[in-house]
Amino acid sequence: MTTALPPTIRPQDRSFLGEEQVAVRARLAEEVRALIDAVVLTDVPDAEIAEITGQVRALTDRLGAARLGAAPMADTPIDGLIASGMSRQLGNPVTGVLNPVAPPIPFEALPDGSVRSVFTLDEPYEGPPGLVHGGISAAIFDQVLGMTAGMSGVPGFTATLELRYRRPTPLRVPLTLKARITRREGRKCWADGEITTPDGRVTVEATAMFVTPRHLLAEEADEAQEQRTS
Ligand SMILES: CCCCCCCCCCCCCC(=O)SCCNC(=O)CCNC(=O)[C@H](O)C(C)(C)COP(=O)(O)OP(=O)(O)OC[C@H]1O[C@@H](n2cnc3c(N)ncnc32)[C@H](O)[C@@H]1OP(=O)(O)O
Repeated sequence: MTTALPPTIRPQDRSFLGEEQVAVRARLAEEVRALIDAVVLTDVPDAEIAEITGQVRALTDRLGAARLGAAPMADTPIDGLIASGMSRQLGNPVTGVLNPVAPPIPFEALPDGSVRSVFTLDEPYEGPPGLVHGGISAAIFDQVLGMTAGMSGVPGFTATLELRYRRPTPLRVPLTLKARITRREGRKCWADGEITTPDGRVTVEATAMFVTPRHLLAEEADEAQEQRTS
């Protein structure tokens, strides 16, 4: 029986962008990221804000004149991210270079199989005053630990994610997230990691378990069968 995912979520049904297309759109996303920061922090007069609001609406209409049905993928892995399917997911809210909501978080695979990610978060990611929002830390761990699991050969969905917030995580300083696989068992994979400040203090620790969904394995088996019979 075919257990195919809806077309909009199957990577093979997405639009794939070449390097230059990604670069052009990534520059747009970078500007919009700066715009988000400016919107959060602006103190220009209200009349000017009202005028700018109209201009932003007009830009939204121009961009929306031609729309894809789902976020595109990159033809090739993005610099600074590992060569996994997710590294090419351009609209991802944590790593997606085309998503202005994404910081975006880079991802570096180390020779020992662990990963490292160095990033700085500013005002749009604020939770308690001057500090990183706990849900933002959770999203970053979810993605980075998930990619670490994928890199180890067990790509999957998050089944569990537990965080321990040891100390407040500051905005506007370079943070380092390190992650590693601790256990693998069939289609289940466990990873853990921690975020540290430049002085080496751990602010958040996380442990997660990822499961390769049964329906994805079934879909892969269906595709292999189709290839054999065609
Ligand atoms: C592959 C695609 C992605 C590739 C990209 C790589 C990069 C990724 C980056 C990702 C970053 C972002 C990531 C995101 O944001 S992922 C988005 C957030 N997560 C989800 O939406 C997941 C929703 N849940 C499901 O889809 C299914 O329940 C899953 C797929 C998890 C399992 O449904 P499936 O029908 O396939 O499996 P099964 O029921 O036969 O169970 C199998 C085994 O697993 C054990 N179990 C299951 N659930 C739990 C649980 N909650 N706690 C403890 N254990 C659990 C279960 O007991 C059994 O163990 P055992 O009895 O065999 O011992």
